Amino acid sequence: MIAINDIHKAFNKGKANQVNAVNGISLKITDGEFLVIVGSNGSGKTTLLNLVAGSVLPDAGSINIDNNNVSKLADYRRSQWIARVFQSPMSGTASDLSILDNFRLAAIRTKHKGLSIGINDAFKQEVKGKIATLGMGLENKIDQPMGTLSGGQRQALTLLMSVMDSCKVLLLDEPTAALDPRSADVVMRTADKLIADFKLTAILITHNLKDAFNYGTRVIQMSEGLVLRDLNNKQKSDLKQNDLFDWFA
Ligand SMILES: Nc1ncnc2c1ncn2[C@@H]1O[C@H](COP(=O)(O)OP(=O)(O)OP(=O)(O)O)[C@@H](O)[C@H]1O
Repeated sequence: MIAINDIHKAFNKGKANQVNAVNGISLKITDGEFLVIVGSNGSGKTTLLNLVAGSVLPDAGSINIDNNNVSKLADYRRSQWIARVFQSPMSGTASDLSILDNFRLAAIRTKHKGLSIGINDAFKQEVKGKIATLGMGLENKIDQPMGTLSGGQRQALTLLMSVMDSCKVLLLDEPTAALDPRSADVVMRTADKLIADFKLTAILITHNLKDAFNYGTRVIQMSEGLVLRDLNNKQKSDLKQNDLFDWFA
């Protein structure tokens, strides 16, 4: 459970150009929930995600993850709970290293779910098996440098690496924004499958209203640093796709 309690974050505090990016938000995100956040540019979505991740610290309010008050913890100290995938496929992996070596690094960095650490053939076979579940044929390219892959392939592998961590929470900040529609589709389906398989609690920020409609078990709309709408799974499944577009009319 992620419990966000009356969280506030302002930038340029006390100056003429002060922005109240997050303006008193309270949310409880239960285990296994897949929350989608939509909202206009500048409505505070990324700041809220940064507050959960710890890359931005709040001015007031608190954030608890599994009853641990993490409000003042830096992001690297929250990584035991949280994995994050960014917009750019270039983030999170080393371009010059092979796919296999990227998995080795990831396995050394943290304790991976269902993946032993090693340089032997058994490790290689394990990685191949995990990658095969993506259905992209990348298991035959594990000696290829990461930098030679397409953005979509790379983003799918980044997702896989991050969720194999011991994390319980996956933060997705517009993970498909830089991808063509077909790759974006593969990455979203991969994310959805991995969230279900690893029973993760997930938060997705997206400007793609089709994705907001198709994925997730709850959707919120942010506006001016506040939550304007908050729909549970039942209310979300009763939505028609056009309803989401109408929110922005
Ligand atoms: N580091 C910062 N310094 C100053 N202002 C900031 C900073 N980060 C965010 N802001 C401001 O806070 C407000 C909310 O920004 P945020 O990035 O959270 O919005 P967003 O909803 O994610 O927008 P977008 O959809 O464009 O990514 C904006 O007005 C933004 O300019």
